Amino acid sequence: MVLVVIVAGLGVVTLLVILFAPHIRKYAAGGVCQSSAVLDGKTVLITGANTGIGKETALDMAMRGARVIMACRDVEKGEEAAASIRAACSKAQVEVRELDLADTCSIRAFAQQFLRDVNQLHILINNAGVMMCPYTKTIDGFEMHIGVNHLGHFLLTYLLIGQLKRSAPARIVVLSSLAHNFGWIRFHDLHSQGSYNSGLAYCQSKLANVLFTRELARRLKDTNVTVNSVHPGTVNSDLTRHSTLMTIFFTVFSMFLKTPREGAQTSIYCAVAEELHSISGKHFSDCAPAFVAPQGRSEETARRLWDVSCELLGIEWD
Ligand SMILES: NC(=O)c1ccc[n+]([C@@H]2O[C@H](COP(=O)([O-])OP(=O)(O)OC[C@H]3O[C@@H](n4cnc5c(N)ncnc54)[C@H](O)[C@@H]3O)[C@@H](O)[C@H]2O)c1
Repeated sequence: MVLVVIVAGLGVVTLLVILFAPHIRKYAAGGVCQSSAVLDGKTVLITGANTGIGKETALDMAMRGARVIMACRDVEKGEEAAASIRAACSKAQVEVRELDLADTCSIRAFAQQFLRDVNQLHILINNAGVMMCPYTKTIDGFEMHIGVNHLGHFLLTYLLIGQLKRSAPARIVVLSSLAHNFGWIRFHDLHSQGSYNSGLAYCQSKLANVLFTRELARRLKDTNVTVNSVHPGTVNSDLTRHSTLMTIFFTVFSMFLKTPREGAQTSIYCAVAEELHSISGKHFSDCAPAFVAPQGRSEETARRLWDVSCELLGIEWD
């Protein structure tokens, strides 16, 4: 009897999903960037642009006429992605450069070369990220999530901020996540040496992205360089590669998830939408302002995180 009820229940659920599939897909897809902004003569730098949301963002920027620099850890994979972008858009000006955000020497070398070869930078998209990896450290001894997702991008932005100011109006887009709601900054154990939970480490790094965005926006006031953070939605990408459970979840519920192209829409919106030209320090999702958890609105935490980040990276950034 119980078995019959379970089978009948599953049958009804399957039927409902099939019936409502188009509506579910439409809802999952979320907002679309409506801007027709042209980026001829503009330079865009995207980290982690060889896959997922970053690759789709790179394609969109290239189609708008921008010179797109794809900063990738794996140059070979980056070149494959660049080739597929060129195949989709014959006028695409895309180039791949090596950048490992888990290594401050690589970040410094990348920035040095970039500043030598590229005169202007109009849009910086801090897109790269890792999620739920086993406990590992970056070359410099930072826990991987906080090291790559926050500190790596913090240093990169610091090294390129002069170029962005000289190229203004310019924009910075920081890929955060809804997951920031579940994070808190563990100043007493930022690198999870005492205890480690990969989910919480990810959430902490995404909260750090939101706090960095707010504090940077405050410091960039009147420079004509704006910065906003983004939750791209729940996107069917390779981000879950370190977690079998999450990979299974994402596979089973793929119909309810965004494609990478749909997931790229809010990054694109924050990078080009005309109505955002003076908006800074905000958080967006589905191409609209989004909720920020109280811990993401704390000016005190943002300033403290800024100081701690500078100290860890050995830089002075006023
Ligand atoms: N997929 C989602 O559901 C989701 C949800 C919320 C936020 N995000 C955020 O969106 C961003 C893009 O994620 P995605 O879904 O496209 O995932 P993805 O795994 O497809 O892309 C991540 C990119 O980051 C790069 N990367 C990782 N470590 C790096 C390092 N040390 N140096 C340089 N590059 C490195 C990867 O090579 C890859 O190109 C991430 O910051 C992620 O946290 C994704």
